[in-house]
This record gives sequence, C-alpha cells and structure tokens, in this order.
Amino acid sequence: MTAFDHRKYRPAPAINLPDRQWPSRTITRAPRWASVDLRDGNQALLEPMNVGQKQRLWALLVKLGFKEIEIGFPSASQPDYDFARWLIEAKQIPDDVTVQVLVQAREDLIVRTFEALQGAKRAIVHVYNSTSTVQRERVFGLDRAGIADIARQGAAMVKREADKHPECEWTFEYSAESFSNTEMDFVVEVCEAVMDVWQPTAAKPCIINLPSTVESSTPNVYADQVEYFATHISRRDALILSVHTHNDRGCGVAAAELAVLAGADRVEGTLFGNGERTGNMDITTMAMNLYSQGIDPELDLSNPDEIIAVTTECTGIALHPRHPWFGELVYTAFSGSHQDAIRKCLHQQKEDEAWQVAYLPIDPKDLGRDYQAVIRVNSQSGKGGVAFVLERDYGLVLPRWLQVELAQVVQKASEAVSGEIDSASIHALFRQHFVADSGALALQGYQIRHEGGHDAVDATVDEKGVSCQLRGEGEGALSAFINALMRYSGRQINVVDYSEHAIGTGTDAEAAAYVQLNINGQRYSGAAFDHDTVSASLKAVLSALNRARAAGGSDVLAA
Ligand SMILES: CC(=O)SCCNC(=O)CCNC(=O)[C@H](O)C(C)(C)COP(=O)(O)OP(=O)(O)OC[C@H]1O[C@@H](n2cnc3c(N)ncnc32)[C@H](O)[C@@H]1OP(=O)(O)O
Ligand SMILES: CC(C)C(=O)C(=O)O
Repeated sequence: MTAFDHRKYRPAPAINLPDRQWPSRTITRAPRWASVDLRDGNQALLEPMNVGQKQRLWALLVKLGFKEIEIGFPSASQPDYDFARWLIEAKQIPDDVTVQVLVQAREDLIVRTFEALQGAKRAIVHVYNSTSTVQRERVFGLDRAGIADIARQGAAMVKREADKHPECEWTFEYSAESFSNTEMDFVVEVCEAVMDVWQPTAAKPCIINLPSTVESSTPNVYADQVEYFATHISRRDALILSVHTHNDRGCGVAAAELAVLAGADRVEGTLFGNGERTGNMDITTMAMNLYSQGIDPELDLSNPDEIIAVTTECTGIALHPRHPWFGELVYTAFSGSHQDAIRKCLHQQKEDEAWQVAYLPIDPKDLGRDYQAVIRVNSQSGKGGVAFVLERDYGLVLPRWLQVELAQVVQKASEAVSGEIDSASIHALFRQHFVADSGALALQGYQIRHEGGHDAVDATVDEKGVSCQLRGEGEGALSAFINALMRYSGRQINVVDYSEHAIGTGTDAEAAAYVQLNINGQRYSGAAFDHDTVSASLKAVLSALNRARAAGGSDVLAA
C-alpha cells in the first residue's frame, strides 16, 4: 500500500430496512433541543473553559431559550464540579431549565456526580458506555454481555444514588456511545437492559441517546439506524429518543435532521458546532434551517452578533466567514448575476408576502444584518451590483445604459486593485467619469424663452476658461440647448436617451439627470445634479460632451 491508499478502509455497513418510513416524512416542528456546549464542546477545546467563561456561555444559552443544558462532567474536573455548585448555590437555574451532567458508568464517578448536584431541584443524569464493535474488542476487551453489564450496572448505580435524594426531580439519560458503529440488535439489547433497571413510564420517561460519536456513514444510514431503533425498542412511549451527531464527514446537521424524520424527539448539539474533531452537530444551523422553512425553531437566534461574541470569547474559536446563516459573508453577493437578481427581487418584495428573493434564503434583517452587506463589488460584479450600491448609498437611480458603462469602469478599477471596490470609490468613479463638474466644459448661465410654441435658449458655456455664447431653439430646453451646441460646434448631436429623478424630498431635493448623446455617430453618456431640473439636464449634456472631448482629445466648441 502507498501512504494514501483507500484500500485501508471499509464502507460502513448499511441497514436492511426495506419499509423505512423516514424518507417520506417532513419536519413540521422543532425537536427538543439540548445544548452540550458546556460539556462536549468544552472537552474539545485546547483550553477548556474556566468557571467565568462557563458562566457567560450558560447565560447566553439560557437567553437563547435552551431548556436542557448539559453543564459538564463534574466528576472529571474541578471547574466542572465548581460550576455545577455555583449554578445550584447561587440559584442560577431558571425554573423552566434543567441541567444535565455526563458521567461514565463507574461507581466513584457516579457518586461524585450526585454530590455535585446536591440541592438541585431538577437534573438529568447522563450515563454512557461504548457499545461499538471496535470499542468492545479493542478498548474494553469485553464481549457483548460484558458491555451490557457495564451499562446495566451504571444504570443501577445512577438509580441508587438518585433514590437517596427524592427531593430532586431526576431524569435518567443513557447513551450507547458509538451507537452508529454498533450492531443494531445489540444496541436495542443494551438499552432494554438499561430500561429494565430504570423502569421508565410514559409519565416518567427516560432519555435514550443515540450518538454518532464518530460520523462514519452517509446520513441516510444513520436515519435508518435511528428508525430501526425506534421501531424495535419496547416501551417506545416511555423513552425520549435523543440523537447526538458529530460532523466528521460534514453531515452532522443532515444526520440530525434525517434522524428527526426517523423518529428522534430530541437533538443534542452545540452553538456553531464546536466539539470534538470536526465538531458536534450545529444547533444554530439546524434551528435556522427550520426557521427558513417557516417553522418556529423555539430558540431566539435574532442577535447573532451577541452569540458570535460570547462563543468566540468562551471557545477561542472564530466563526468562519461562510458559516451557514451566521458567517460574515453569507448574505453578501459579489457576482454580477446574483447582484442583479437580488436587486430586482428586493425591489418587488412586499412587506406582507412570503419571502421570495433569489440568492437570499432568508431576509438578512431577521438576523440584524442590513442590506449594506448584501451586495459588494469586485471584478466579478456586473452592472446590478454597481447600480444597487449607488442607489442604496447615494439615492442615484442610474438608467440601464449608464449602469452598463459605469460597470465597465468599476470592473477595470477593481481589476487594478485586485479586490473589492467600496461604495465611496464607486461613487467617486461615477463622478469622475460621467459628471461634468470637473470637466473642461462648464455651464455658466442660460436663459430660456418660450417663443411661438418653441423654446429658445441663450447659454454661456466655458470651455477651458474660454467663454462661448450659444443660441438655439427646440421643443423644450434640452433640445434647444442641443440645437445651440450643434450650431456652434458644427457637430451632429442627437439625444439617444434621457432620464431624471429627484434625490431626496422636500425643499432640499436635488435633481439628477442622465443623458446619452450620439455625437457624430459615437455614443457618450453624462450625468449631472442641480437643484433645478433644467440646469441638471443641460449640465448632463455637457458631461456627455466632456466624455466625447476626453475620448477624441479635441475641443468641442472651440474646435
Ligand atoms: C464520546 C464522548 O465524548 S464521551 C465523554 C468523554 N469525555 C471525557 O472523557 C472528558 C472527561 N474525562 C476525564 O477527565 C477522565 O476520563 C475521567 C476523569 C472521567 C476518568 O479518568 P481516568 O479514570 O483516569 O481514566 P480514563 O478516562 O482513561 O478511563 C479509562 C478507564 O475507564 C473505562 N471506561 C471508559 N469509559 C467508560 C464508561 N463510559 N463506563 C465505564 N468505564 C469506562 C475504560 O475501560 C478504562 O478502564 P481501565 O482503566 O480498566 O482500562
Ligand atoms: C457521551 C456521548 C453522548 C458523546 O458525547 C458522543 O458519543 O459523542
């Protein structure tokens, strides 16, 4: 074998479940969430959280609406023990929140765990042992019966300790760790053994948790395993079926979603998927997936900045900019066709209708993101993005032909800097190339008279400081001015297109005018602004002439 040799590996065995039901089901409500950030997330950190960090993350989890929170492994470490004590002694656990703690099926650890929980009103004690073939054979050196015994004894010890403290409302949870790498008939056998000890009922159920401790198959196989379990375990009504997926193959969320279809009631996971190796199942992603389907996720994720700040501070792990739903770049379109589609859809989206915006699966405003971030311009962007930015930030509604021309200018500038062009730079490029105020031709003054059904204009235009007196007639001020320019310069000038709009409202409103001229067979565009619409239109004409002048390199009027 060479170093990189796939023959070293075997495919995960599939489950024979010909009448599987999960593929034809849909998710219609949020599962019961259990956060394991403070335990599974914590145990995977380079530097596990101290009590202060745990306190901050706890406060966030409660604020987001988690009702079941695994707070640690109190028998394993002093900070976890101290944190449990602080929660209880400082009365930090809201009435509707239940703390959960993890422990191995080992007597000394179980005893210490119950010590840590003294005085709690309600708690979930979560005991586990590994059931998979490889763990049986290579870690524990036990056969099936030996592994089942560990589970049975662990369950009995948990029950014994709980019985000493009837003042607390206990819930028992058992995890067949490495469930997804265990033979299904054996998992059912072990869980039956645990339930024989606990004697759960529909009124007082236990939690049976089915982890894909290491994700090693496609999510459909995991869903088959969960459905197998759900349909082969006795007393299904006396247990809450919980799943706990990891993300080794990048499908932690998908596996949990399919598991819910397959009958899971409860999902364990962490914020942004922090956890062992490639992480736990990401609750924020799964909850937002539900939200985007019109389902209440039963978690308040409306303030991502706070969630990101607290989790980053507590885990030391930064959020990837493309993290689903919450990454800095996920509501940003750089490419031209996406920008164009977003701009058109946003224009048509009505307040009271269902969200229908291409490339934006949810309204970024729901997560406190504004449309500022939606469209950013680089060399991959087209006219849509450029137009969007100018309209959003400067109130300029460019006609299509001008969008096309400006986009070419912006693209060149972006290529030159090999990167993003911000809104102010786009605006500056627009002014520099299409607006006359710094050009060679400038309107000094004009007068318009209505004569015999026509307009006559007398205008003073400077070209490079040389003043020229122009006179012309036409239908309206614009065509009279064009007529004057043609007479003076001897050039053939036609207006190909013209548009104008107000910027702002009230007495401060400015007029924007955009014109495209055909000058001796060549098209040139220009734009101008003025408090007076006629002035704006005449200046826009001079802007276009300035472009012609710059392109031809010769004077227009003095030529
Ligand atoms: C998939 C998961 O995430 S499971 C949770 C894993 N999380 C953690 O382990 C974090 C906290 N754990 C720890 O700090 C330590 O493991 C402790 C303090 C709990 C225990 O430490 P230690 O007793 O020193 O040893 P260690 O964890 O290596 O224990 C291994 C022993 O426990 C046994 N064991 C491991 N898991 C279990 C279990 N769930 N139930 C019963 N016995 C177990 C092993 O077979 C091994 O036995 P051996 O010593 O006879 O060979
Ligand atoms: C203890 C169990 C639930 C676990 O963390 C896992 O299997 O990943």
